[in-house]
Parts: sequence; C-alpha cells; structure tokens
Amino acid sequence: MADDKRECVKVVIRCRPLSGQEKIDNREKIVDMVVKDGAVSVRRPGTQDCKNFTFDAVYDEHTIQGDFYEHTGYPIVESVMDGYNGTVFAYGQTGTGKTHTMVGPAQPEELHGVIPRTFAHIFRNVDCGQNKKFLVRASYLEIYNEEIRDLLSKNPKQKLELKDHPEGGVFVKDLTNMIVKGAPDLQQVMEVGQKNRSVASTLMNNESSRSHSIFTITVEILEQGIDGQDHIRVGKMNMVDLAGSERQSKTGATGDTLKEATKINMSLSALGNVISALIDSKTSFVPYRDSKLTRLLQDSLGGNTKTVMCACIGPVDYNFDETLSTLRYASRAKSIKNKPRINEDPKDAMIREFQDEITRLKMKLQERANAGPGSPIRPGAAPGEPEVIVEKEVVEVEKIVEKEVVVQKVVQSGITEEEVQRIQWQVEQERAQIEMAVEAERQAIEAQKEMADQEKQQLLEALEEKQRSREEKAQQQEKMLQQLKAMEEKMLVGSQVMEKAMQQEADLRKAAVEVEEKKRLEQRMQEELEQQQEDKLNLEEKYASTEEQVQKMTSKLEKLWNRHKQTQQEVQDLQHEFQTEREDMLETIRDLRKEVKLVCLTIENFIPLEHYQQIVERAHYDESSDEWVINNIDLAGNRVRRRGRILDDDGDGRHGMRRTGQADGSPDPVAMMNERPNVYFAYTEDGGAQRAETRPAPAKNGKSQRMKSAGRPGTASRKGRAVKGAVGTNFLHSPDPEEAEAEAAFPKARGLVRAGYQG
Ligand SMILES: Nc1ncnc2c1ncn2[C@@H]1O[C@H](COP(=O)(O)OP(=O)(O)OP(=O)(O)O)[C@@H](O)[C@H]1O
Repeated sequence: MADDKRECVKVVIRCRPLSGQEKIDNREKIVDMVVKDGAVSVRRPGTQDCKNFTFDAVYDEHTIQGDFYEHTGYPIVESVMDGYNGTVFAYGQTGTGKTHTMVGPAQPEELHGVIPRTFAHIFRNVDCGQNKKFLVRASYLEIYNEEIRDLLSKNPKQKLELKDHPEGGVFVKDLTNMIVKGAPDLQQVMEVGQKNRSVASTLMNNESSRSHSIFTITVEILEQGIDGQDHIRVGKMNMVDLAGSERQSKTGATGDTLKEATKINMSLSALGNVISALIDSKTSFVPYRDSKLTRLLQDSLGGNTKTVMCACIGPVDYNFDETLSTLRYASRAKSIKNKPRINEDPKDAMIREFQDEITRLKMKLQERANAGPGSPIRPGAAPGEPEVIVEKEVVEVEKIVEKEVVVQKVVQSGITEEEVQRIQWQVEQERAQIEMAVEAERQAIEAQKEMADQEKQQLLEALEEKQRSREEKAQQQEKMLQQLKAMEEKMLVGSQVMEKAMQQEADLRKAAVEVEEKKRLEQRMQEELEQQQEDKLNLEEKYASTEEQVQKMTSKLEKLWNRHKQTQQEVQDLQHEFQTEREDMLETIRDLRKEVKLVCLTIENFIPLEHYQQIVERAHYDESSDEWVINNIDLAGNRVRRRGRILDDDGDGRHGMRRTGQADGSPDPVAMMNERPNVYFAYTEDGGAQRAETRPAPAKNGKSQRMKSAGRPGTASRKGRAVKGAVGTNFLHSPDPEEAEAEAAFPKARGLVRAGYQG
C-alpha cells in the first residue's frame, strides 16, 4: 500500500583514519566522535575552540566496512526490496574516503564497500522471496565535465541526453540496462564500469575520481495479491559516489584536471543550492535544473526516495576549513524531507512484458505439442498463419534481452526440468516419426516400377521438400523452447522452501533496523526538545521572590551570553567560509574568462562579424538538453570539410565535389546551393563563396595563398563591436576607431556563411 509519510534524509558522517603521510608529518588530529550519541566535534587547529554537531550516526576511523553497510546500506536495500526507491550518496572533500566507502578495494572481500555488498544482499532476498518472481537490472553512469556517460557502453565517452518523462521523472536516454541473474553478474557489471571511470592523480589523492558516478539497481517484483491478480512493485537503488570538492591550491590541479575541478565544484555548488532551497521554508523554487547532478538526484532530495547521505571527512588539521564546511553542508541536509512511497504497478514494468511473452510462448508450444507431428507441416499452410506470427514475436523478445550478460547462476527456472525434457522428447519422437514416414513413402514410390521416371522424380522432390519443411518447423519449435527457457531464467523465482534459520535471521535484522530507526527518531526529537527549551528562555516567567528572579535572570543571561558568543563565532566562521568560497569562485571565473577570451580571439580573427552575427541569430538555447543548437549544424563549417574528404576518396586524386564545378575547376556555388540548400560555405579573401574543401592549395614556400596576399593573416582585432547575443565578447574590448579602419582592410576570413549570403 502506498505510504505518504514524510521522512528526513538520514545524514551520517564517516571519518577516515590518518593516512601514512599524515602520520609521517605528525599532523594534529582535530576530529573527535562520540559514536553512540552521533556526535562529532572539530577543533580549530592550535586552539581548544570546538565546533559540535550531531547527526543520525557517526562512524570513526575504527569503523569497518561491514558495520558501516549494516547501518546504512542494509536498511535501504530492505526498503528497495519492498518497492521503494533508495539512494546512498557519499559527499566530501577529495581524498576523504568516498570511493572507499561506496566501492572499496577489490580484495580482500571484507574491504568491499556499499555497492558490492548490496549485490549479495539483493540476491539473498531474491532467494528468500517465496512465491515471487524478480527481474533485476543494473546501470552505471558518470557525469564528467557536465556530460553524462554510460560506463557500460562500448563507447563510454559518448555523451548521453537527459530527458523528462511525464510519469517516471528524469531519465537518461539510451542508457544501458543489464539484466542480471546473480551477484556475480552485478560484480561483473561494476568492474566493467569501474574500468571506464575517469580518475586522475592529484596531490590529495593518487586515484581521485574526476566525475560523479551513479550505480543503479532496479528490482521488479511480481507477486500474486490476495485478489488473485498479479501485482508488480519496482524498487530502485541508487548508489552515488560524488567527485570530491577541492581547492585548486591544495590539489595542484592544472590543465584538464583544473577544468574538471571547476566543473566538479560548480555542480557541487548547485547541489548545495538545492539543499539550501529545500530547507528554506520561504523558497518554493528549487534549482534542480542548474546541473546534471541535481537533475538526476531530484527524486533523492525532496522527492519520493529513502535517502542516506554519507559525508566523508579527514581527521587532521590542514583540512579544518573543508571539514567544517562538509559538516555544515551535512547538517543542513538533515532537514530535507522526502516522501518515500512504494512504486506499485508502474505501466512500463519490464517484468510484465516478460511474463506476457513467456505465457504466449508456452501457449504456442503447447498448441504445437497438442496438434501432434502432422501440424507443423500442414499441407498448403499459407504464409502468415500462426507459425509465422510466432516467429515475429520471438524476434521481438530477442531485442528486449539483447544486452544480457554472461549467465553465471540460475536461481530457479519457472519452466520445470521435466517439462523441458517432455517437450524435447516430443520433438525427438516427431523427428523419428517423420523419418519413418519419409522412408515408407520412398519405398512405396520405388515399388511402383511402372511409374514414369519423370513422375517418380517429381514425387521424390516433393517428398524431399516436405521433409525439409518438417525439419525447419521442428527446429523452430526447438528454438522457441530455448527462447522460453532463456526468458524464464531471467525472471528469477524465489525459493519455495526457505529455511527457518534464514527467515529468523532476516526477521532479526529487520527488528534491529527498526530499533535503530526508533533510536534515530528519538535523537531527532531530543534535538527538537532542546531547541524548544532554548526558545522558552525568551518567554516571560513568573517568579516567587525577587531573589529567585535575580537568580533565574542571571542564569538566563549567562545562557544568552554563551549563545551570543557562539553565534558570533558562527558568523565569523561563515564569513571566513564565504570568503574562501568567493575566492574559489573568482578563481573559477578567471579560468572561464581565459577560455572565453580564447574563443573570442578565434571568432574575432577568423570569422567575419556579419557571418558571426548570422550564426548568433540562428543559434537558440535548448533548455531540455542544456545546449546551444544551430539547425543543420551537420552541414556546416568543419563538418562539411570532413564530409568532403570522405567524398574525395575516389582514388583518382580529384576532389569529389569538383565534379559539379565550373570550367576553372572551382565549384559553382549556385549549383551547390541547389544541391544542398543548407550548406555553409567557407570564405576566401576575394569574397567569393567557396566550399571549404576547395580552398587553394598551399604555395610552394609552404604558406597558403591566402596567407600571402592577406598581409596580416587573421590578426585584425575588432574591438568594441557590439555583437548581438555574443556573450562575453564586449567586455573584453573598448571601441577604437582605428580598428574600424583596419577592419576595412581586413581580408575576408575563412568562416561560416550560410549559402545564399550575398556578402
Ligand atoms: N575508512 C577508511 N579506511 C581505510 N582507508 C581509507 C578509508 N577511507 C579512505 N581511505 C583511503 O584513503 C584514500 C583516499 O580515499 P578515496 O579514494 O576513497 O577518497 P575519495 O573521497 O573518493 O577521493 P576523490 O574525491 O578524490 O575521489 C585511499 O587510499 C583509501 O584507501
């Protein structure tokens, strides 16, 4: 039943142990945790000034991976198996243990992180799912430089698009979803994805994740309800390993790594803004669309998901600022409220399609089995009759399951071994009968000695044709049987006989999770109570005597004074943090400006202004894909040149395009416009529209002809031009009349001009 209760995001903190280097450097440890109270305190280095926080749980450096999973991953997977969406995500500074927590080393097994531990857990539940059928799928993606990539694809660098589904919410178009049949399949999927992830070495971490990654396991559960009808629930488990927030000065990032860091920090800021908006009662707008990460996490933050956020921190002094900032971030996230609900009978459940397909295949096989050996070779059976239709359906099924991984384990097939043997035996019997019948007919024909040779030959051919067709049908039947088996293997069936001990263990764990949950609620209530008590301080009170009044007022004053001091300190810290963030952002802006300047330099010197304006006018921003779009871009500029080269591959050394050209060998623009009306032309100094691929060949001295006659190749700057819609162009230069003159003398540069443009 759907359950519309609101619940807060569960926030836990994990502190990693001191690294080897930190021990060598004799670093000061500034993080203290009281695990049983969920309390963490961070001491300002060199002082006794501590900042205290409480969370749903805290895990110190002694916490082992197994215990961490039991308290964070386990309850979420249990909910997923009930049909809820669940998310576990790791957040924190670079090098604090996010990947260690979510993935962990491959060996030994006890160091496995949350993701691999869910595999065995999910399939243990599948094993115990009495009278249920399951379909389990997995996908693995990363967001690298604001681009979504499929880590399971043959081409993992290809950029995928985010789309909005009216009912299902945000989804990634064309993302690979592997159907898996056991924990080893999932392990294999994870390993493939891990190999494709973008990592790099920085000063803070030898293997730093340069992208955010999301591993998703979808579990579809089919079960008969008390109404006798089949019901489907779909649980989805998202496991997110975020890239680390980082300061350029500390990581020593340059070049591509710096560019990655800029994008990482920008998307993490967007995540911070979403968290702030969600807890701000005055704001109803949540800026999910500001980054791909926040769009993908939309359901996990403020949506219908049970979410655990694990904030990872380092234990030593030189990370004080980042640790404090992470704890503040996490503390804010505690107030986010989600509305988890069970996903019941969704329209697009794959298990339903599988179930229907299996039923249809079974019926067809049964029909054939009942009809006996004669049925598949009914003489005169017209094409388009049932047999042919079945063949089409089989092809459809093959399409659905084409991304299946290697089968390692079959929990239990829905079609019994006896059934398979029986049908196989029937097929064998049919074959034997067919062979006997053919042999008998052959003998009969040969016995008719007086029969004309020609007639005899015809009969023999007809007989052979019949036999071929019979064998084909028998093969089809066998193929269908294999299809049926393959599909049923994908639908995992829960064990009928669950051992009592297993059941008890599962119950015990469930009870422990419930106790834990109650403890968490109690703690939250305790916090609220303390808050209310503080608020009460401001209320008027009645006093029995003046002395009591003085006493109470003094204690109240003391408390208020302490609070005032704390708040002041908090303001100072926030100002400091704000300043550091501001500096980081300024750094980012400086980097982005540099990039913009380079783009502007290229535009100003290589693309005539009018043509640039045309491009700007034709470009529009597509909100759904978050990209600038120019129609027919595939027919423009460099792309045309590339296509031309392909056409040139005719072996005779002449350019393919020239065949439509003028007498002097240059192409006829009008002819080409007629041929491809949307083509953009390249520009030459004489102003003539020319195809990019027909530009003059380099002169003997190695310089191009254009370079020679131009005198000032591509250096004319156009300061102060107001380019309509040219973001970031004008702020770089001020108007300069001399430049206008230089501009007039400027040769018409190669660039992009739409066909038909008259200069
Ligand atoms: N709880 C822990 N116990 C033991 N070692 C840990 C723990 N947490 C982290 N480490 C070690 O610290 C190093 C950095 O960890 P990890 O790569 O997981 O950091 P990260 O937060 O994912 O960094 P980045 O954001 O740069 O990807 C690794 O060598 C890892 O093994």
